[in-house]
Amino acid sequence: MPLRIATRQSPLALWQAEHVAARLAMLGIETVLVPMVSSGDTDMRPIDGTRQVGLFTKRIQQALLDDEADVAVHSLKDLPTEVIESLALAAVPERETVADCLVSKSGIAFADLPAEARVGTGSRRRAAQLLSRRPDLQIESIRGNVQTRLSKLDEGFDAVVLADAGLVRLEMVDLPRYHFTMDEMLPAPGQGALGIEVRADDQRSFDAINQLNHLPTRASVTAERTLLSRLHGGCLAPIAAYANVEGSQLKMSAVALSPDGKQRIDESDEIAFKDDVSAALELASRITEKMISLGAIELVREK
Ligand SMILES: NCc1[nH]cc(CCC(=O)O)c1CC(=O)O
Repeated sequence: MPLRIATRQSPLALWQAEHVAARLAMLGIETVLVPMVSSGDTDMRPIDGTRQVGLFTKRIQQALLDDEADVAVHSLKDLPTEVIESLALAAVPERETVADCLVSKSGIAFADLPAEARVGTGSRRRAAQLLSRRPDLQIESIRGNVQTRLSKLDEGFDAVVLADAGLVRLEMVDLPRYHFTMDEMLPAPGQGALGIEVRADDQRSFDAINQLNHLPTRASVTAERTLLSRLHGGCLAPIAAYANVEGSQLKMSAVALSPDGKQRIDESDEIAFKDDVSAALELASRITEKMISLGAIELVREK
């Protein structure tokens, strides 16, 4: 019996599911894709506090719970941090590209955007960070898949902000784009990584998928997601974090912002890393406690 991989039908989701299928094929594991329709793909209202987290991930999780499929492939940043007892995160494969990009007709750098430039993003996390560094910018909410968001460049926008990972996966690397530095824009927790779930009682699928797990990436995203959940963030809050393993150290930088970007709390720290996730939990706790003592929970809750 081939492993059944549930996937949404957006080009990005299909790429990710096919990528996992190809990696499993190299390990001699047969798969079949099971396409699903998700409300996140058809709902074009702006993402704001009135919409639920987990929009993109619930439908394929349900497919696992209903035994319509064995494996769910998510963009990890879309996967809520709340644990579902009957599912297990069997693998986080190696993360290749994590930054956000400023996409424009000319590839202009963030620092060179003209005064009051119009920049499109649907994300409060990105909007708050843009405004924090450049209060003059006109941030306008945009929604839809990558292609839809790029079409805004023909409608008077100077630039739009997108995850580099999505552009690379969709082979849109010829687009003029500027990679934000981590000081200009920290990514969403889990950005650029995949998260692959199986049913918690399905040992066969777990063992197959777990071969794709990459420990340094797993530790990094565990630190990022632990911080997000302790700050009661949810995937829509203006909280950003980036962790990575450099040599023997696990390092993380994080920021919490007021939605208007006028206030921000930045913290970074590092810890010795020995191929497990306990260091990640410790690092996340340290940074989170500092940020909470500085008022981060109240800050991100502001409307
Ligand atoms: N929220 C939508 C979404 N979910 C995952 C990606 C890109 C891939 C990734 O960041 O892992 C995107 C598009 C974007 O943010 O530009």
